[in-house]
Amino acid sequence: MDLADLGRRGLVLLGCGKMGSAMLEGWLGRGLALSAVWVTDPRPSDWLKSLAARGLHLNEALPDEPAVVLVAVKPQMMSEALPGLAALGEGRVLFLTVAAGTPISYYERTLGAATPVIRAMPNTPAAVGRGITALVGNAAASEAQMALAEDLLSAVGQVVRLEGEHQMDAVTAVSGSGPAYVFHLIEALAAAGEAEGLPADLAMTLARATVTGAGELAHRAPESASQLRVNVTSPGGTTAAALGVLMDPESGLPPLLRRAVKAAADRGRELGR
Ligand SMILES: NC(=O)C1=CN([C@@H]2O[C@H](COP(=O)(O)OP(=O)(O)OC[C@H]3O[C@@H](n4cnc5c(N)ncnc54)[C@H](OP(=O)(O)O)[C@@H]3O)[C@@H](O)[C@H]2O)C=CC1
Ligand SMILES: O=C(O)[C@@H]1CCC=N1
Repeated sequence: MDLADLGRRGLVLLGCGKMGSAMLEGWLGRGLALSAVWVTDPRPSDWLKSLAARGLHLNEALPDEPAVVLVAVKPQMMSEALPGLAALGEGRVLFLTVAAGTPISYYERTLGAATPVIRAMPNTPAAVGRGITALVGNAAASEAQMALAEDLLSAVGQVVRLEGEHQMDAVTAVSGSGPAYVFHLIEALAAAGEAEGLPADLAMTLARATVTGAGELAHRAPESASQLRVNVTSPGGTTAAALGVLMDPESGLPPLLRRAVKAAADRGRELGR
């Protein structure tokens, strides 16, 4: 990541809760100076307060022309939080927003149509450099600004560019919300282990290590996810018995996830109205 421009002009975070903090943690880990970061958040966490004691600007007046404003408030708070930054619109300041649902047109209306806006959908594994972020920019966002956003976000994981904003609600439902589905898988697997007679702490240790280990294998191995599944499945064995339940086209995981992902995408569309 080229931190020079950010270091000179500053990075502003509007809202720094779970997602803003996950990204900030990743950037600080990659060498971004605390003195280059301005955070505006009405109830900052103890972590942010401890960073402020070491040089981060917390709820202070903002620089005149920061390189990037990262908008990480909830969509429901947007109309309260964003208008206060209208003075930074229509200029050289890039607005990078991670809010689910809120369309680019909303930022253009609030900040001015000539404001460079990039809408991004990251996820919380950004905190450990293993996020994935999808991006789409408006007409005012230059290729250099798209590249800057890509640089910034690739410091905390993979980055993909979207064909258009119409893909964003589906992306949100798959990778933005997706880590929660995986964490719930850990909970559900541990609960199932308990139901089979294991002590709770052992069941949780097994479930957590299994999901993270399988995730790491899927990350590193050249094989497809299907092949990795086949590699676990001895013919006529235990895995095949479980997959008979999980892969049932009527009652298994595919129709369940289809419903879950649709519910998330529908909610994204609703938040955008
Ligand atoms: N969490 C995730 O995994 C992901 C979240 N997102 C998006 O990121 C955004 C933030 O989500 P998340 O981090 O989960 O939510 P959080 O509630 O944890 O963070 C939002 C932060 O903004 C603060 N805030 C509220 N009002 C204002 C204001 N007027 N000015 C500045 N800050 C304000 C909140 O303070 P307070 O708590 O006191 O209200 C809070 O600290 C959302 O738009 C969400 O769609 C995108 C991808 C993944
Ligand atoms: O739950 C949400 O609305 C946000 C967007 C994606 C993940 N968290």
